[in-house]
Amino acid sequence: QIPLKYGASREGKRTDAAMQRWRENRFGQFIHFGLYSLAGGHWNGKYVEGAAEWIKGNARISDEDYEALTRQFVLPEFDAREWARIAKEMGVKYSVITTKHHEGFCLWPSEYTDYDVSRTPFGRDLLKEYVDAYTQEGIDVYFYYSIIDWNHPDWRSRVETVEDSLAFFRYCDFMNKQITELMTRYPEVKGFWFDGTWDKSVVKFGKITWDIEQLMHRLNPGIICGSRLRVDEKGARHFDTNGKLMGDYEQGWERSLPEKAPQNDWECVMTIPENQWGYQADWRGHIKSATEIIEMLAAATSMNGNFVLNFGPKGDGSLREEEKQMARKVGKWMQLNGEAIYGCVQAPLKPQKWGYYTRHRDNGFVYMVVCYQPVSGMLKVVLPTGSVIENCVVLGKEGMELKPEKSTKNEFVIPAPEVKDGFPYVIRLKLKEGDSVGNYVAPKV
Ligand SMILES: Cc1ccc([C@@H]2N[C@@H](C)[C@@H](O)[C@H]2O)cc1
Repeated sequence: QIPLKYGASREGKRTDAAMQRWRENRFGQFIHFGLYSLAGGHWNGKYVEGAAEWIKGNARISDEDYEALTRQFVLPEFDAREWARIAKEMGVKYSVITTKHHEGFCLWPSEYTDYDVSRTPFGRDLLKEYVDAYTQEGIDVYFYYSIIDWNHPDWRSRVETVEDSLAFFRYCDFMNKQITELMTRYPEVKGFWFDGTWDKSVVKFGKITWDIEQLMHRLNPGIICGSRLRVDEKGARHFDTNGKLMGDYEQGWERSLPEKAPQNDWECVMTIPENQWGYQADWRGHIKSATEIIEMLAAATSMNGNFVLNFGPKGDGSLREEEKQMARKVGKWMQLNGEAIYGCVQAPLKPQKWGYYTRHRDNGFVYMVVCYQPVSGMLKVVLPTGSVIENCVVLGKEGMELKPEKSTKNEFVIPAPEVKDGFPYVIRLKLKEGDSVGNYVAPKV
């Protein structure tokens, strides 16, 4: 352990109510919306390779031509209440919106730049409308904020000269003012999702990220912030030089899931296409189905993690058809099976090949989210010795009780129900272990 001044400011999982709520939410939505949404991954009528929200660099667009997009920012179809209604229908409990992506354009009328909605024909405080609409639907709001800012004259990706450092520290002052502005104008915000902390300038001056963390906690002690913000004074990111997680959860799971449950709280953010966050009119490659998304959500829950699905609204402010379809299908599944996700954690049972176990924090049930139907038609369940399956039903088909058969001293097989709708199904187990029924706490396996 080497002494650090700007390493992890806290150790171990947070136990306060705000963080507990973040955990119980489990399922979230990401919204990537900005000037890049107007381009839709195309420039001069041509498809542009790469992530659509990076089109400025990918298509080598000049500052002047890119800035002209502000004049097209009209959003005739924008209705935050429609976005919120669809998020509610999908069953998300929180939503993260790009208040400012790397392009530097702000979705709120900032006092510290005019590169924001107030300079567009749309002209309204989009962020306020989003916060109000989602809060109305009971969905917690979180703000994505990019440290990288391609528009701001003082942003530096590296600091090599005195002039660079003067500019960079002016930029840090600008950032602190914007973060303060976001937390005071929109006090409903539950947390921040920082991005763009990999450049040499931030890695060299890790203390600026410590300062941001301190600033946020002074303004709202319950604020939640992932590990991607943080760099310690030795340049270590996410985990400080002593290997301690910085921030409240592991924020490194971008378009990927861990193989096994991390020790810390963690969150995966996922795109529907292979790698498009901002609106790309022409999705190419594999487009994930609702079934695949549900599998990932169940996998994340089974490993004590959160899962956030990205939407990239169109340049007119509407949501694309594929995303509305996704919301409908996933939402229908969540209506029936959400009790296996919301408020659930890893079940301390031996993982099986048919899918994922989850355990509800309070109701004592164990859930089997069956994603991979066995050809044998038999679902294997291994329980701690002496356990008894007292009740075993399929969610949505509670009347149809399944009959587990004991196959060895602590192994059961459950005849798999015939389910042909192309979605995972959930079996709810009520386990009796020795003398405690219901709030079953399996011993460590
Ligand atoms: C290499 C890389 C840089 C930035 C990103 C940003 N993080 C995601 C959450 C999106 O905002 C993407 O633009 C992704 C990959």
